[in-house]
Amino acid sequence: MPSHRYRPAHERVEVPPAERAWPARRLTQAPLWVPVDLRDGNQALAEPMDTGRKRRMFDLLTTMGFKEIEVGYPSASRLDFDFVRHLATPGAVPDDVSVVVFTAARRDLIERTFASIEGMSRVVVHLYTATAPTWRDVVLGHDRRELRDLIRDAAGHVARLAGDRDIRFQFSPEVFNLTEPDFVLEVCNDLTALWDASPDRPVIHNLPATVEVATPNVYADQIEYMHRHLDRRDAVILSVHPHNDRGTGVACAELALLAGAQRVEGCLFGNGERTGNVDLVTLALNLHTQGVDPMIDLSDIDEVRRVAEHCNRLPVPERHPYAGDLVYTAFSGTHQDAIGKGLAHHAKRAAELGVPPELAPWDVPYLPIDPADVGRDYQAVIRVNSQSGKGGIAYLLHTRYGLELPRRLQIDFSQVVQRATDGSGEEITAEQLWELFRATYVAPVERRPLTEWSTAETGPGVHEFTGTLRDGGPLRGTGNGPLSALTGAFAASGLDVDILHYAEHALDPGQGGRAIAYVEARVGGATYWGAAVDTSVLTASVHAVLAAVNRSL
Ligand SMILES: CC(=O)SCCNC(=O)CCNC(=O)[C@H](O)C(C)(C)COP(=O)(O)OP(=O)(O)OC[C@H]1O[C@@H](n2cnc3c(N)ncnc32)[C@H](O)[C@@H]1OP(=O)(O)O
Ligand SMILES: CC(C)C(=O)C(=O)O
Repeated sequence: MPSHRYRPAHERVEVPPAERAWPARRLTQAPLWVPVDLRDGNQALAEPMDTGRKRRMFDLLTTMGFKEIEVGYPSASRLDFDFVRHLATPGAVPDDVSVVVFTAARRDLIERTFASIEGMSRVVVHLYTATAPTWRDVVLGHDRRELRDLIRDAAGHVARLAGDRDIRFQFSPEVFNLTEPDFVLEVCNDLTALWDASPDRPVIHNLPATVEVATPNVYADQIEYMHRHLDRRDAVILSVHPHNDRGTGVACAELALLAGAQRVEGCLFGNGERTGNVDLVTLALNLHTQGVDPMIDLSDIDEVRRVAEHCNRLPVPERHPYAGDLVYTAFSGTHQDAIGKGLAHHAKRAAELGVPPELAPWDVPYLPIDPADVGRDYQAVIRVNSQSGKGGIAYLLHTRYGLELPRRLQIDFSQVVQRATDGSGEEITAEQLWELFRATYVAPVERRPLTEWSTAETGPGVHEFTGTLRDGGPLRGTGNGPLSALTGAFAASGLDVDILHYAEHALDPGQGGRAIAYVEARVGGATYWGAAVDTSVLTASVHAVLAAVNRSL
């Protein structure tokens, strides 16, 4: 790897003098959110959204509760222009939502942008220019003074075209994170003055990490410096726009908020240029996990995901935080065991507090949030494969079929499952587990069934069992209960059967429902489990003993 070709961040990024309060701060409220899916997200798609998909994304964003939405780069394409014109039609934008339109600092593009918003109210015009040295030298061909003049000229043009309309202004020094801090201050302060920002008509200064190049603490220092030094701070909304080139876009946004940022631009599920814009879904749900209302509705995360996947034509990966198919699922044995115990403890605690489980405080191992908060059920929480243990297996059989396997039967059955999954290498579903359980512990009763049988209490505490085993002849014995009479009958026929453990419970609630009996029996020196289901508890018990005995054959 030719690593020597790259310079470390501390040589590329001019970090301002450290005045650092952010490490000790806490996030206590949601920022202003601005989804840029229809602009930054859209410009990064191989097939940009058509009008139908744009409208669907816009509707999703308003339904989720976003109040400021960047809707496009209207001077870039006919499609973007027409979409903004569509939003200009009466009723197309909810009354409490502002739209943001994006433009480069070029007079012709600015004029086209204003043509697109003709007749609209509650609009933000967002002007941008790259300001970092490499962009100045290599891309734009302007020194600092020329670029500052160019930006002032463009901003003045924006102000003239806006006149006294209900339009707010936003400026982004693109690649802020690689720009000299004093130059950013010069340029931003120029515009604060030129646009005559005031607390009731603030300007938005949006400071992007256009390409993420350093650890998130560096971005936080840069943001805190701006927060402390921007002119008319109460007339400025300090916004951030992280990208995710180092995979730390979310961390950058969170630390920037600690450092004084008030507004965050990003995309759903982190779509956007290259590795994406910062992911607003993760940011919002990270706040949720801290007990802070994110002010965004993610209660049906799968619907949000479906619409985003449809509009972007990009899948959300299985491991995506909060939204991926696998993120509430445990395959590994010890995790399953802990989750199963945690969920049972949660249900008990909710009952003690007298509140529904979905309102009780959440503290379940391995699950940072209750999947129900985002509209997921518990079906996928535990899935079984060769990495799983008894806890997960028992959990699935319990939640799907109501079985309450005794602990030693859990251990016995997990070895059966292990052999099956080791053999196939595949996941095993709850249905397949039940089938395997039935075949292993219940079905053996059929190998040598009782063709007829009865028990009777022949005296106080004396029970008699009589029956006929197919291919096994008659059985007759006595004991102090029906099952000990049955083992007595086996003893009389020459087979030692000891019942080591017995358990039964109702399977279907209500009268006349089925019961399941579990029996652990020592037969001829070895131990076998059997189980049986019947509407009669006695029949289930007798069949469970017989199943265990037959397994020994
Ligand atoms: C970080 C970001 O996301 S910034 C947003 C990027 N988004 C997009 O580019 C999507 C939409 N863009 C477009 O459709 C086109 O690029 C247009 C319509 C805006 C401009 O198209 P063109 O005039 O053909 O120029 P082109 O696409 O080649 O862009 C390069 C030109 O823009 C100039 N430019 C780049 N940034 C800016 C800026 N902020 N302000 C003014 N000019 C700029 C470059 O210097 C270059 O000019 P040059 O041709 O004189 O050297
Ligand atoms: C210009 C801004 C807002 C941007 O999209 C970026 O820098 O990534």
